[in-house]
Amino acid sequence: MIDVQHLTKRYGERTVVDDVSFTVEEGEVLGLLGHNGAGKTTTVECVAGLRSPDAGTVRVLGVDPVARRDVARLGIGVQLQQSTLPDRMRVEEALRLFASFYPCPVPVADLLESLGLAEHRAKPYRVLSGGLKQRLSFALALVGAPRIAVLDELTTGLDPQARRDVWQQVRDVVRGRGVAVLLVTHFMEEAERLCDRAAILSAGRVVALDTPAGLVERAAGEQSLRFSPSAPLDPAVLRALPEVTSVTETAGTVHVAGRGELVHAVMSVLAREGVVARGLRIEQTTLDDAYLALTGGAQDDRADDRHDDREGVRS
Ligand SMILES: Nc1ncnc2c1ncn2[C@@H]1O[C@H](COP(=O)(O)OP(=O)(O)OP(=O)(O)O)[C@@H](O)[C@H]1O
Repeated sequence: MIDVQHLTKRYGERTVVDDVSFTVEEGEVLGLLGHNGAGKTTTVECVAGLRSPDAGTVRVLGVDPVARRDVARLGIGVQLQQSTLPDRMRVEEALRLFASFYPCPVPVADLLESLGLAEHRAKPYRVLSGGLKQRLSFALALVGAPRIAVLDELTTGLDPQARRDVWQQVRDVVRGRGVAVLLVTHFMEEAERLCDRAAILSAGRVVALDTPAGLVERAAGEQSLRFSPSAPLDPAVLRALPEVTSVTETAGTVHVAGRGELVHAVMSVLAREGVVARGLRIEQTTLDDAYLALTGGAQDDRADDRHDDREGVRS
């Protein structure tokens, strides 16, 4: 459904998307993760046909979305970060207007119902809460019954419950209609719960692309244990284990980091030494840790130097 190969995009001298490749299949949700300024929005704008690549190729539904605006416009539902509507336009009115642009739109009444907008149908845009605006912009992205949905920070600004509701709606759309979703997110939990695979972008490059579990595993390697030994313990006996990479002790708590069968190895030594591990905690690597490890914790937007010379980007 989406095939991006060696995509490169420059603004002036600066390369902000650098040799990026990925694909998204029917019924798949691919996440794009990365720090501010990593190049996520520029990438999805190229996929949506709103920007032309400087190098590489983008194919959606088998065609170049810039050259074939007609295919891209009908086949891709786009929800961009900064979309807005006229203040006085009402929810249902906006949906009916957008539906009129497409040959086979989703029935507006169904969308209002399934996205929980029915009771807000008569409200003008200006009085909608942030959550309702997000839901409406998601509905507008779907009204044309697209085969691909490009969603840029769909749940930013939503409270935890509203975020979960929107996740469920994305799942329903993916399951129900086999839509391919390209999702930009800053939320690791969102990536973990919603994405089949996620690409981590750093300074315009894909530094990892895998399932959320695969990303964790790849960065992980390291696990750690914390406990208070019931009797004095010589850290050297733990350091001698091949699984252990470091042993530190703070205020009576021992922290052991390492790889492989770390828990088993440490527990065997403790048993041999006759020491009980009180208050034992085993810390698993999370997607957050993986993200920081894979991006080196760096910030991409070193300077706040975004010039607003966007090429007529529409939402
Ligand atoms: N029209 C533009 N002209 C010049 N530079 C731009 C333009 N649009 C974006 N940039 C710069 O390109 C880099 C990548 O921006 P982009 O919006 O793609 O990143 P992002 O990963 O989506 O960031 P965020 O998470 O903050 O939305 C940033 O440094 C940004 O300042």
